[in-house]
Formats: sequence, C-alpha cells, structure tokens
Amino acid sequence: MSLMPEQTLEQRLDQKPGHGMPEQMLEQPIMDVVNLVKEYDGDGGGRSLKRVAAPVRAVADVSFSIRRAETLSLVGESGCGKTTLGRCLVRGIEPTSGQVNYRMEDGRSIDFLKATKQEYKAIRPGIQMIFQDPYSSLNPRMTVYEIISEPLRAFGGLSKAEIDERVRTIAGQTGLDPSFLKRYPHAFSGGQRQRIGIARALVTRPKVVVCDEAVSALDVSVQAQIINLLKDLQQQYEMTYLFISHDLSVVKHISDRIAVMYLGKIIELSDAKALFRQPLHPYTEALISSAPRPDPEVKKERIILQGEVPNPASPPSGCRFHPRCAYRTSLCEQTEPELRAMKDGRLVACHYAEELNLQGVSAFGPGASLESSRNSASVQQELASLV
Ligand SMILES: Nc1ncnc2c1ncn2[C@@H]1O[C@H](COP(=O)(O)OP(=O)(O)OP(=O)(O)O)[C@@H](O)[C@H]1O
Repeated sequence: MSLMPEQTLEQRLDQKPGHGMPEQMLEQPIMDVVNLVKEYDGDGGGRSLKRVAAPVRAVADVSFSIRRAETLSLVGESGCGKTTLGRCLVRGIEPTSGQVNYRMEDGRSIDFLKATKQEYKAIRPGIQMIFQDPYSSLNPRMTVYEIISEPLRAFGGLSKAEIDERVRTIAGQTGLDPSFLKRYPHAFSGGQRQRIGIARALVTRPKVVVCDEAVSALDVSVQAQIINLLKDLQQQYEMTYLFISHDLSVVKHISDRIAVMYLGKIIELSDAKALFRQPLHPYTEALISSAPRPDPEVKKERIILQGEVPNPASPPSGCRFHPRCAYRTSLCEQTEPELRAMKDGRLVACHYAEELNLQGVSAFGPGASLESSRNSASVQQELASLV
C-alpha cells in the first residue's frame, strides 16, 4: 500500500471503506458480560513497592454485550482496567466473580468462566488476544513458524499437514513472506512482528479477538497498515473485535460502538459516531476534547481534567468521576449513578446526562466550539439548584 508521507492517520484510514456487516448480524450479541469483577490483592501485584491493604478492584461490576461481527472499542486513561477486563474475557486471568456468556454457533450460550473441560476446549480457540508490545509478546527462541503454529498445537485436533496449511494461509493473509517462517522474531521490524502476533492470534480462526493496544507501539504509517489489515481480516472471517486503546483518534475509525471506562467501571457505551458528535458523560467529553486533532487551525478550547486518577483501591464516594467533574453536585458526591439506557439506547452513568449539553467533534476537524456551550460553572450552579 503506498501512503503519502504527509497524510494523517485519519486520512490514511479513510482510504478504505469501513467494514459493512449486515445489520441483523451486528445486532446479535456473541458475548454477554454480566457483573464482572476482578480484584487484585492490595500489594500492587509487584507493580508497587508500597504495601496497600485494600484490594484493587480493577474491574468493578461491569456488564455489557458484544455484538456479533462488530468492533467494540474500550477506551479510558491508563490504569482504568481495560487490559484486566480484556484478559478476563479470554481467561488469561480468572475474574473474581461474574459471567462471560459466550454464544456458540448453534445458539447455545455458555458461561465461559464455568465451562466444563470439553466446553472450554470448544470455546477457547474461538477467543484470542493480540497484545500491545510486538517486541515482548513473541518468544525470541521460537521461529516464526513455531510461534504461529503454537496455538494449533496446544489446542490439538489437527494433523501436521493441516497445521502447515493453516500457518501458510494465515502468514500469506497477514502479509508475511513464506521465507520469514524459518526466521526468529528479532530479525523483524515492529510492524512485521505485529503481523506475526496477528497471524498467531488468528490461526485458530477465532470468532472474538481482543486487541489490546494492538497498534500503540507502532509508527503512525505502520499503525494505518496494521489497522487496515485487521479490518480486512475482520470482513473476511466475520470476526468480532474488542479493541482496547487509549487513543481516540485510532478508535474513531474502526469502531461500531465505543465503551468508555473510568476507574473499573463502564461510564458510557454508545454508537461511535453519536459518542463523538455528542458525548453523554463529562469524562467522555474531556477525553474527546483532549484528543489530538489534525487541523491546527481548529481553535477549540480543551477541557483539562482536574487532578489525578484516584486510587482504585479506595475509589471516591458516589460517582467515581465526581472529584474531577466540572458539573458535579452534592448528589454526585453521595450517590453512584447506574449505567442506564437513554431514549436512543445509548448507555450512560451520569445523573445529569439529560440536562448536560456536552460538546463533541464532527470529524476531529472543525468541531463545535466549546465557547458556544454553556460554561461549566453556570451548568454547575443550575444543577445545584435542581437537587
Ligand atoms: N497483577 C496485578 N496486581 C495488582 N494490581 C494490578 C495488577 N494488574 C493491574 N493492576 C492494577 O489494576 C488497575 C487496572 O490496571 P489495567 O492494567 O487493567 O488498566 P489499563 O486501563 O489497561 O491501563 P494500562 O493501559 O496502563 O495498562 C490498575 O490500578 C493497576 O495498577
């Protein structure tokens, strides 16, 4: 693919049409996540030298559905629980409680977390993960062939010739030359290593793929190639993606829907276009406002989030976002808002979603000006008088 060097990522992605799954397929959930909780012991899992007594609720009672063949993106700041949630879905780590109901091809729904050995064997190859760091996620002592074929060998059931056929097919589809298969990962660039990681994840022909910051470590031009590759493969195999990213400018172009996470909770889940056009949660508004936009001429006031992300071991009372929210009232300090459906079916966890008229962007290009919106202090006063 030839790319003009001065093109933005947005323009590059727009060169290919988005995937166009039939409407009725998009509507079918392939996974229902119900009341999922993941707590870590309070020692930071070796990440922190300080011993913290309280457990860290990295995923704090999360429920949502993933529709068949859609791309659902999961966004939020570092530490909000995206990776933990993604890894729970593939059982890379065991959740503390909850359900991950996986819908089989025959229509049966099975809780993957309580699957029998036989059910696990049937479901697990169908749910795969692509990792962020192509440098550390590949075993340096294995050849590319061994790396890609490993899941097939682990799950069993295929002859040597069938494995060989699958490996060569997926290598070709991910743009890997057959001569690469004999070589070791250190011989490759970041983009090529990510292609190896993708080939490894897709060799089992999964139905659901969790892409965890799959392009974050790559240059912008390589990001566009990898995203286009993922989109092409999604169309070909009718796969469902849960695309984890902190980068809204990437997510915007691949998502059917977007879930926004804050401190272990989903606080908004919307159709992607609607979310960018008019966010419903003040945190989403701030994330959109702070995302990079390609056109330096666009004068738009950025919303600077106040303060740090609170410690997930002792989340704030009421709405977890309230200490950083410009629109907060005493209700927000006391009562945690449920994730609830609005009239149009969008989900939001904010007491004032109906009243706030939050600002989005039309296309990361000229966006609605924040100056034209009600300023946060006046909204705050108005809302205070309501409670
Ligand atoms: N193994 C672990 N033991 C203890 N705490 C953990 C462990 N892994 C993650 N955490 C904590 O759980 C919370 C969520 O982390 P997680 O990595 O899931 O977030 P994230 O949104 O994916 O962030 P990032 O993009 O930085 O990876 C953080 O407070 C993190 O410190």
